[in-house]
Amino acid sequence: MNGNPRVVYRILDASANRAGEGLRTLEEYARFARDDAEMSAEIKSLRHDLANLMKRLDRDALLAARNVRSDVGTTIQTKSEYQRTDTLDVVVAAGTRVAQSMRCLEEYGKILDPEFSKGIESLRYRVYIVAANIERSLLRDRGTSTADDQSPGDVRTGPQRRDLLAGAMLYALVDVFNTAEKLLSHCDQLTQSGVDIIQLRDKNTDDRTLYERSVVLARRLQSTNTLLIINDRTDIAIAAGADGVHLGQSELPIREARRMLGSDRLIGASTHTIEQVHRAIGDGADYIGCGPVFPGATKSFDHFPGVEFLGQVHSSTVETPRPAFAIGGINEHNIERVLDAGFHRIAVSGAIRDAASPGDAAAALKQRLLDSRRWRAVD
Ligand SMILES: Cc1ncc(COP(=O)(O)OP(=O)(O)O)c(N)n1
Ligand SMILES: Cc1nc(C(=O)O)sc1CCOP(=O)(O)O
Ligand SMILES: [Mg+2]
Repeated sequence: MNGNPRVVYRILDASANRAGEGLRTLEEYARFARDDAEMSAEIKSLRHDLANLMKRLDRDALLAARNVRSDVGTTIQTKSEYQRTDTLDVVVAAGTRVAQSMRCLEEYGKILDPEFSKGIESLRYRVYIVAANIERSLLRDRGTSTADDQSPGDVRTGPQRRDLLAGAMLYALVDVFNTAEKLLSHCDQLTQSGVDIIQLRDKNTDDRTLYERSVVLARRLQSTNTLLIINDRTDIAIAAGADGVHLGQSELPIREARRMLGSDRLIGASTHTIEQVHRAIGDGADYIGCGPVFPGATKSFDHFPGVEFLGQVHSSTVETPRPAFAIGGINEHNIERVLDAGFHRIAVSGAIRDAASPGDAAAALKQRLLDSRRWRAVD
């Protein structure tokens, strides 16, 4: 490690203290102002998980680096710092402080211990969800929240969705299943196996069923780091509080969908030619699907752009990088050809759906992607 390790330890020590204090502030509110046992327990768990992660670092080095006397921050004061009109202000300030401190821990932690940093990243997403839930409950109490007329799954903010998208590698397309329980059980397996994005895609169901499944799945995924995308239907994505919509070349134009969705939700676009890639990015797609790569059981095609198309996309989007997911017949037997083309994100349906154990199949694909990313030093 280059540079002065003492500085890194000092920053990590201060950030950890700030995060812990902010979490305690949130916990006191959840416990004493809301009597909310579940929320209190989650925040307490966050504090303990943070403390456990900090044990990965050299405690002595952290303490030796602490130097409050010469901390210029103790004398820099802003007017608003000492102004809090009510508990909402206190909670919002605490939530912001915790999220910012987590980000510092995550970024500077990469210098000392990447695994520490990954652990902090997971905590950070949990903080976003807890802080949003607390703030929304307060706004509801004040009667100023639009939360009641907001979609049931509206918990994540635009930046949080884009954060999750940026790190997404494994994207699973699922159908609505015969019952909501079966869908949720299947998706629980996928989220626990590391699936980063779930797309609800079903060409054989009615709007009402697609909406109802979308609502329950949006709620279930709120407490995970998995995004929910609805295939084709911008209206249902909004109504159900999903994280976004996926649009093919024959669906609503991206710009029109953006007008309806706003900038806080994600739009994915299917692409089969390099021209479509550039147009989708130009139209503001947040990510693209690129395929079909290989023949598969889910959807039939007359033409397969194949891995050559992936190579074209990889080399032509260096200047305008957008998360790009290879799709079409991808499985454990041909994924290496996708990785060799420069892709490290895949979208699959059959490889997980038709597996004896969908969870195991998803976990194996995710591990291949992670291993490849490590070996190929993808940024
Ligand atoms: C991630 C992802 N990529 C491509 C597609 C295909 O979308 P589309 O071309 O609209 O075809 P249908 O899925 O609607 O049959 C996708 N759904 N997801
Ligand atoms: C829905 C879809 N769209 C594709 C495209 O290339 O746009 S390929 C595809 C099928 C994806 O399922 P499987 O992983 O089972 O092949
Ligand atoms: Mg479509």
